[in-house]
Amino acid sequence: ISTETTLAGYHFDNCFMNAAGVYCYDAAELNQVQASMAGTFVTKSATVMPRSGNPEPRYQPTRLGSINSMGLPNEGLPYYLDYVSQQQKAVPDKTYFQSITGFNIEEDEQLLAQISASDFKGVVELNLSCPNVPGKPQTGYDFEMVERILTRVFTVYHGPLGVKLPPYFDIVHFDQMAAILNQFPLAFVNSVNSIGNGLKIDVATERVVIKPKHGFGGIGGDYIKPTALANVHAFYQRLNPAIQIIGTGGIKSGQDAFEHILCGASMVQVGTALQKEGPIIFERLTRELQTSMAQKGYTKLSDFRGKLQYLD
Ligand SMILES: O=C(O)c1[nH]c(=O)[nH]c(=O)c1Cl
Repeated sequence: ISTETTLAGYHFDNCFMNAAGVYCYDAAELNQVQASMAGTFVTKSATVMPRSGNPEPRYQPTRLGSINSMGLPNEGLPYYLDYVSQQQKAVPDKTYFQSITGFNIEEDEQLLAQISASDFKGVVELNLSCPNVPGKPQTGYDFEMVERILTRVFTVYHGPLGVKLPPYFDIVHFDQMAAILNQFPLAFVNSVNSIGNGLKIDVATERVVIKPKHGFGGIGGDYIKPTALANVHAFYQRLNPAIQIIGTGGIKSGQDAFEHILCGASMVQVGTALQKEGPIIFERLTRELQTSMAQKGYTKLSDFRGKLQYLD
């Protein structure tokens, strides 16, 4: 029973990987995902300049998931390009993901130019959905801006590239975003990023649990799985089949991954549960997914990918 997959024309021995932001800040963390059963890794979203991010505490696990307002802390794109370049030489038969995010179109172009000028041979994940930089709106909710960014991006960059989207909650928004995304030769769409600006409260102290933004932060974990599955399936139904789907959100078991793939995902990313359990989680997730598949007589992901049935 195989959990291998293909994305952007590349083969991956396993369909599981980390979600950007989790276990991918530096070489110490990335080495652990690289050494795990994950099929590959994606780096922390890189910006033009290194960033220290928001004041701590800025991440809190909760009983059902997590809340974070990291504020895009990262070592800057050159750091990650160097790391990936090393991994391309050390473990050449794997393809890696570089996440990037600019604060405007010019920065997006600058980041992509840096990637083009490097020996990077992997897949770019353009993050359009960071909810935690005060004053920076989530680009993914500004449809005209998304269209302008993608028009510029595909004019200047010609390697495999996908976008990380925020969750949408309105059928008309799925229609409108899909109409925009279908205009571009995207390798994939990754749904979903955290549900932005949630609030977790410590009732004993009557205080919020993270410092930035009066305690407002992106929500991950069990809370977001129904929304994640809906976004994966909505785009799977609407997008040109050449644009694959990466499913992210609420995956903490093999069954959760099965559900994302049934909704149409070709790759699944793990955030909150990876943060809690560490990269060893990929062994359990892979085993559990294989068990779910075996119980249903499936031997490969394409046996059931996108085959969610309706009641009509
Ligand atoms: O605060 C963050 O760094 C962050 N946190 C998230 O939950 N999603 C993102 O895309 C980013 Cl960039």
